[in-house]
Order: sequence, then structure tokens, then C-alpha cells
Amino acid sequence: MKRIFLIGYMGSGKTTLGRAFARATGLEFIDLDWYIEERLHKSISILFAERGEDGFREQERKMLHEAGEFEDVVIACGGGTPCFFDNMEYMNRQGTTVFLDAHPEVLFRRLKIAKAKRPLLADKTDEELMEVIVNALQKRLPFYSQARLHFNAERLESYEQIDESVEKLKELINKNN
Ligand SMILES: Nc1ncnc2c1ncn2[C@@H]1O[C@H](COP(=O)(O)OP(=O)(O)O)[C@@H](O)[C@H]1O
Ligand SMILES: O=C(O)C1=C[C@@H](OP(=O)(O)O)[C@@H](O)[C@H](O)C1
Ligand SMILES: [Mg+2]
Repeated sequence: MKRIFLIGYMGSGKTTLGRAFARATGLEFIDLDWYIEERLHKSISILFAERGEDGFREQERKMLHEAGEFEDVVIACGGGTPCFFDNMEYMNRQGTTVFLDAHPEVLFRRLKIAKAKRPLLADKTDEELMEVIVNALQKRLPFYSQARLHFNAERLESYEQIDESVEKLKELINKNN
């Protein structure tokens, strides 16, 4: 039985790489944000607006515990998932955790064009965005570094790069299982 959790900051590629990895390995793909949206019939942005971040984190924890029981799955977490409650310990108990690491400049370049659906970033100017990323990484790295495996996720900018990254991620996971 395989259960893989992808963690890392927003824009590190959890959704993109997770979906491609699942397709290549025959595992089921669960994106925790999408799972939450389907279960609660609301977008992440609406949930943040209605319940505040604390309310969102409670729901996220609940949904993580549901999805964390599924078998033969790749679960792409939200960027904050490992940083609240005992979620990181839970994931390390339930499966193989992989930290998708990317330089702040890479995250900035990606998020600049993909911040609208991310409530923590949506209203930030470019200058503020870089600051938010750097500050958040400082706070979150102690959680992300508890992942069992670390993977450089800087090459996801084309289908070729995504395929290459999938192969590398397969090697990393196979080597360590
Ligand atoms: N269809 C796509 N075309 C081009 N780039 C993409 C596409 N999908 C994802 N990416 C790139 O991958 C980055 C990572 O996005 P995503 O997988 O949503 O990260 P995460 O789930 O970790 O927040 C995107 O910001 C973008 O740069
Ligand atoms: O980093 C975070 O706190 C968040 C990341 C998002 O997921 P992605 O990392 O997939 O964008 C989503 O869960 C929510 O907007 C909060
Ligand atoms: Mg995502």
C-alpha cells in the first residue's frame, strides 16, 4: 500500500507534480484543497472569507484525516497543511511525506501569475508578495523539513520538465521504500 503526501509552499508544484505523478504511477490523486471544496461545496477563498483562517484550518485538519485513511493515493496538501495542529506528525505516521522545495524567486515568479485563488496572496502587490513568501518560508521551514524526503521542484515549467520531475520523484520514492 502506498500513501504519499506532497507538502511545500504555495506554488511549489504539489498540485501539478502530484497529478502527473499519480497519472504515471496509477495511484489515485487527491488534492486536499479540491477535496475540501467538493466536500463543503465552497471555494477555498469563500471558506477563508466566511470562517477566517482559523476556521479553514479546522476544516483542513478534518479533511486531512479523511483523506489520510485512503490507500494507494498521492495527496497534494495545501501549503499550510503541515504547519497547523499535529498534522505533520499525523502525515509522517500515515505515509511517505515529500517536501517540494523551490527557491523563493521561483515561487515568486510562479505565484505572481497564480495568486488570485489564494486568499493569503490575492491582495498583495508584487513587492509585498516577495516579502510574504520569504517571511512565510522562515516560519514554515521547520515544519516542511520534517518531511521524510526532500525534492527539488524547480523544474515544472513545461510538460517535458514535469515528465522529467515525475521520473526523478519516482526514483527518489522507490529508493527510499
Ligand atoms: N498548466 C500549466 N502551465 C504552465 N505552468 C503551470 C501549469 N500548471 C502549473 N504550472 C506551474 O507550476 C506552478 C505550481 O503550481 P501548483 O501545482 O498549483 O503549486 P501548489 O499546488 O504547490 O501551490 C504554477 O504556479 C505554474 O508556474
Ligand atoms: O499556504 C497556505 O496557507 C495555503 C495554500 C493553498 O494551497 P496551495 O499550496 O496548493 O496553493 C490553500 O490551501 C490555501 O490558500 C492556503
Ligand atoms: Mg495546490
